[in-house]
Amino acid sequence: MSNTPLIQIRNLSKSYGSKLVLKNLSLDIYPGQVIGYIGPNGAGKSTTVKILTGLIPEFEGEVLVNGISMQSNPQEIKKLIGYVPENAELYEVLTPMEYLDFIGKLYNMEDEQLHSRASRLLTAFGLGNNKDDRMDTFSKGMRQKVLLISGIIHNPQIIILDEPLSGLDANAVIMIKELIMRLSQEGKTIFYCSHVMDVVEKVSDRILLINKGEIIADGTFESLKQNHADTLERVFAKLTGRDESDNETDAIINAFN
Ligand SMILES: Nc1ncnc2c1ncn2[C@@H]1O[C@H](COP(=O)(O)OP(=O)(O)OP(=O)(O)O)[C@@H](O)[C@H]1O
Repeated sequence: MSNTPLIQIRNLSKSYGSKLVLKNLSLDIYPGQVIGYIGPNGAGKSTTVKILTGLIPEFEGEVLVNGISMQSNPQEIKKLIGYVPENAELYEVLTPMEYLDFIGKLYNMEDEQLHSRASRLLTAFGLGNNKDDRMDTFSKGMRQKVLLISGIIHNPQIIILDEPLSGLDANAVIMIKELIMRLSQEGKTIFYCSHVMDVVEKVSDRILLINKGEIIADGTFESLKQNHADTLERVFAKLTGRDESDNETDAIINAFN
């Protein structure tokens, strides 16, 4: 692993109106790392990701990707990144081939390479027989697979996945886990946001836990286990303040009485 960080985040803060949602974050991410980015609802994960992908241009602090400043040259950075958002709109009247053609052209891919790669990826994801069907007939998981393909089609150096397993069946989840590990072996840097703790535990070589806009844990799963609790779920609960004695479910059931 190289000693030069691929992504450098320095004193990053972000507010929406008067609400401060990222508080002075500083992070170095190295080439080939698989980062599992976890945290409670509303902690600031998607906001971080949207800043890293150039979707939120206004923030305080500095973000450098491959030495390029996000403030001054977001277009150059976007070429290096593949992003699979949490809630993306697919153009459902299109077929997967048409959609991937559209996405690949945004990345200036050449026709021949684009078509052959789109076709091979669709087949690898089990959608070979559906590649010319309109996506409005697709199940949630099939759409999610097309989205995943659209995030890697240009062979980016950095892959950012925001809850990529949503809607996928158990076989597809295994496939994505393996894919993340293979992509990392190929030298890709992966930034993976998820609430699915057992998957994060398995695929990440570094876990970042964000709570209320601050990174409160940063390390391998082994080191988090040693310092806090035996499963990532328990580490999460312990560090984000959910007490085992919390009785939310009682309160929910009592609300009916
Ligand atoms: N466009 C916006 N305008 C105002 N507030 C926002 C906006 N987007 C996010 N927020 C607020 O910023 C905070 C962080 O949101 P963010 O979406 O980054 O959280 P998250 O960690 O991704 O949560 P989840 O796990 O629920 O997806 C939340 O309090 C949210 O209400």
